[in-house]
Amino acid sequence: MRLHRNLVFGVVDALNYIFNEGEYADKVVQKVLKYDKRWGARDRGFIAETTYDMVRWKRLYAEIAEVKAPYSRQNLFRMFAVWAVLKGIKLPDWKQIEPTPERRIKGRFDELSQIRKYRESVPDWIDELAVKALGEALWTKEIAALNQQADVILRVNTLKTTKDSLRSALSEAGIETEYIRGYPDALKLVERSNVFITEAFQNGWFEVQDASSQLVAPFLDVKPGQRVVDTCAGAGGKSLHLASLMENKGQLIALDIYGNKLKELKRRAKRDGAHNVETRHIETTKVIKKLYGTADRVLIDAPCTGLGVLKRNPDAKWKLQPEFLDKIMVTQQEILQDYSRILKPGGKMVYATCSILPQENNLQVKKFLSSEAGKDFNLVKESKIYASKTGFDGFYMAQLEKNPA
Ligand SMILES: C[S@@+](CC[C@H](N)C(=O)[O-])C[C@H]1O[C@@H](n2cnc3c(N)ncnc32)[C@H](O)[C@@H]1O
Repeated sequence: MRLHRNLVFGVVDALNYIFNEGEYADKVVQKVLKYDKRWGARDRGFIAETTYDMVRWKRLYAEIAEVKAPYSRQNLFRMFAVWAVLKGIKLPDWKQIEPTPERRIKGRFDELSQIRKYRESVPDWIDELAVKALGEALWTKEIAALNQQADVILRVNTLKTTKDSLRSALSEAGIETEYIRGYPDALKLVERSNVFITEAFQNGWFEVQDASSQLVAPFLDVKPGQRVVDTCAGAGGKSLHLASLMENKGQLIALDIYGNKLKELKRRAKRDGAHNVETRHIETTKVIKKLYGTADRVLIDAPCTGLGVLKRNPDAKWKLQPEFLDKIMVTQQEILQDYSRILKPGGKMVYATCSILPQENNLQVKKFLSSEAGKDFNLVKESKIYASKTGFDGFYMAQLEKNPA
């Protein structure tokens, strides 16, 4: 592979925004990709994937390059040189790239690869916390799996089409997909590609949604005609899935504390032909109180650390702080205590997170069940989904049932 100067400069710019200015990787990549309209799909792919790769392996590369934050441009080029050498790419003869002894880079790599926190590029505090929470063996496997780039998975929108029709339409557009056993609505892209520009996407025939995330809506056991409340709906990944499982019959109320996310949900629902979705912005506690005792099904897709989705969001390793975990655990319990009251007697509720930490997952459910608010609830089933077992995101979900009146 030959390195192109403009593209490498784009990556270094992106890393500067992400590492030094605290900006979010996805937003930064979008911004840098706008630099040059002439860049083609392969150029764009290089910038996006190299930037994400370097975010993912930041600690390891910085350690090998012997540079410390905040990183000067020269330091970022040194880290880039480490990336290139480890990928087996010949370093170009540019003034920004210092003569780098490849043998030294490879030697440092072998040495540091003996130590998990360097090999897997993870902050000390997360490594220590996860060993305590999951045990050495599981965490070692899990972080290695979470450091692999995520596959692109689609969820067929059964309100508009079937999996086979979608597969043929995409194939005609030059995009090959395969089925994944155990995930009835999922198609996996054989090769990465920009699916958002396809006619099938514009027609609302699919959404991009990780395979593990696709297990959450079916776990709620919704039936057409029910009244379902998705309490932390965000931009609606799971709401749209629920709507399709409900076959557009009944009522789906999607809540969130952020109005802009709900706006996006509305836009997606329109494209998907999901007509039974109503959004309600939680501006005051009244919005929740009005719903007490009214729903057959409640989904709590709780805000969390996102430690299960590092494949797609490696940036979280560096942005996450211990104080955030403490704060989010309080929020998760408050949400469980309050939003569980939306359920009717005899109804079912799912509590889910995209985290793999027990303190955000089963321990929250246990605390809820032993509290006054949880005394009428039973745990029906739970599922701890690990990236190391499935190859997809890490997730947790618990189905709870409220005793009949
Ligand atoms: C894991 S995300 C939801 C993702 C979404 N369900 C999906 O499938 O695309 C958690 C959501 O909870 C929202 N949130 C945070 N605190 C909340 C609260 N107290 N009540 C309701 N929603 C909240 C966040 O804005 C965020 O959209």
